[in-house]
Formats: sequence, structure tokens, C-alpha cells
Amino acid sequence: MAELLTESERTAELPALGDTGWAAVPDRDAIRKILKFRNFSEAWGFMSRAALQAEKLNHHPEWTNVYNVVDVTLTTHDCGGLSELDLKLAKRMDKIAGEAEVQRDHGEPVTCLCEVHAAGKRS
Ligand SMILES: C[C@H](O)[C@H](O)[C@H]1CNC2=NC(N)=NC(=O)C2=N1
Repeated sequence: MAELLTESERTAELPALGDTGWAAVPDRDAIRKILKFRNFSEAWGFMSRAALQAEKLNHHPEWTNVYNVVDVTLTTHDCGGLSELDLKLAKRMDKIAGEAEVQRDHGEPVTCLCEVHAAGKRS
């Protein structure tokens, strides 16, 4: 059974993940990262590789994909918050994500390339 991270584990581990673009989710004990790839194929490639890691860890992301954007939230449902498994999966995802662009401001709307493209055609 997974256990919640202690305060000292959080202090030791979370700043480095923050540097790569993971940020706390308001009102939840969870972390989120918004990745922007060049196209759907690269986004799906990331998701396929990340899914294999998730299966290996038996630990699964909450995520959405719209064209080139993958929006990932990690938390551990079994213990109702962040555990060691979230740190492991976050680090593995960072390795797989390569040079993907990261949207650090989670207050901003998340715009995928197809919306940008469609807006260009309308104007
Ligand atoms: C039955 C199964 O092993 C569990 O429900 C696993 C599967 N994947 C999981 N993923 C996540 N993120 N949290 C969990 O608590 C969890 N539990």
C-alpha cells in the first residue's frame, strides 16, 4: 500500500520536479505538468512510452491529450495524495518527454496548435 510523502521527502524531492515544470494542483495533493509537442504523432509517442512505464509501476496518470498537448496530473488514489510512485512516474515521464515545450503557467488557458491554426484561418 502506497504511503503519503512525508514533509521531509517533499522538501527533498519536489523542488527538482518543479524546475522541470511540475506544479502543485490547487486544492488537491497532486502535481501537474502541461507538455506541448510538435504534433499529434510526438504527443502520442510520448503517451505510448509513458503508458508502458505506468504499467510497469502499476501507477497510472490522469491525463488528457488534445492534438499536440498532453496535460498530466499525478497523484496516488490508494492513499489520497502524493506518494513515492508519483515521483518515480514524474521522473520517467521527464526522461521520455525530451525537448517538449512546457507550459508553466497553469492559470493560462491551454491552447493546442490546431486552435492556433484555426484562429489564423478565421482572421
Ligand atoms: C488495483 C490497482 O493496482 C490499483 O488501483 C492501482 C492502479 N493504478 C493506480 N494509479 C494511481 N495513480 N493511483 C493508484 O492508487 C493506483 N492504484
